[in-house]
Amino acid sequence: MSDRVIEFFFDVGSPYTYLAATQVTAIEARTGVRVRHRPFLLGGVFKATGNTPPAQVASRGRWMVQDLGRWAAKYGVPFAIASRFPLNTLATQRVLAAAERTGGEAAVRALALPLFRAFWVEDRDVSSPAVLVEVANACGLDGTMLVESANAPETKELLRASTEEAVARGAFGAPSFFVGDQLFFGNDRIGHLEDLLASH
Ligand SMILES: N[C@@H](CCC(=O)N[C@@H](CS)C(=O)NCC(=O)O)C(=O)O
Repeated sequence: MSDRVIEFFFDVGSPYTYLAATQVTAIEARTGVRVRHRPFLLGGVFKATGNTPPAQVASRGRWMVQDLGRWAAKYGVPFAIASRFPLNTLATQRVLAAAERTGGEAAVRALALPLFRAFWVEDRDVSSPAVLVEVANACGLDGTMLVESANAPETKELLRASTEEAVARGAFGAPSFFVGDQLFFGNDRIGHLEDLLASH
């Protein structure tokens, strides 16, 4: 593995970010560059930038359902529009920030895709403490401790700081990948990211 890094700012409530999250291992295998999972709060990004969720335009929302289905089929991954979408993911993202604070990137990585799957495949309420505890425990983490730590001031501050950092670096939505100061927005820009890594 190279000593370079791909930073992956993600929020479990974003369907395009779920698609991107299913590709992390393949991206690392193709590029030889490690992906660092960085939970942030997409709602905070929208608020800070004045951006809005794309599905607020009804016709775009209907098209997105088709587009997301096509990407899922292309990747060969299960996907269904979550019945609770759009979800307030503050509790979810704070649990991920708690995992980052207490267990480092390895803990975030262990928890991220199972939480995405719980929401975008199993249609579970990933903002519920009971579901968060169960999913984290199933990953071999201490779910009760993470849900408790989610409300610690240090955890709230970590999530706020990561969100502010992403916005300061130019993020306006999710998924947001960074290679150094270069932003790649969207699951559909993973190819551009890999082109950059191949050219340097
Ligand atoms: N074309 C992008 C779309 C990604 C997207 O729409 N992400 C939403 C959250 S699910 C977002 O943050 N949108 C902000 C925007 O489109 O400005 C992709 O294929 O991933």
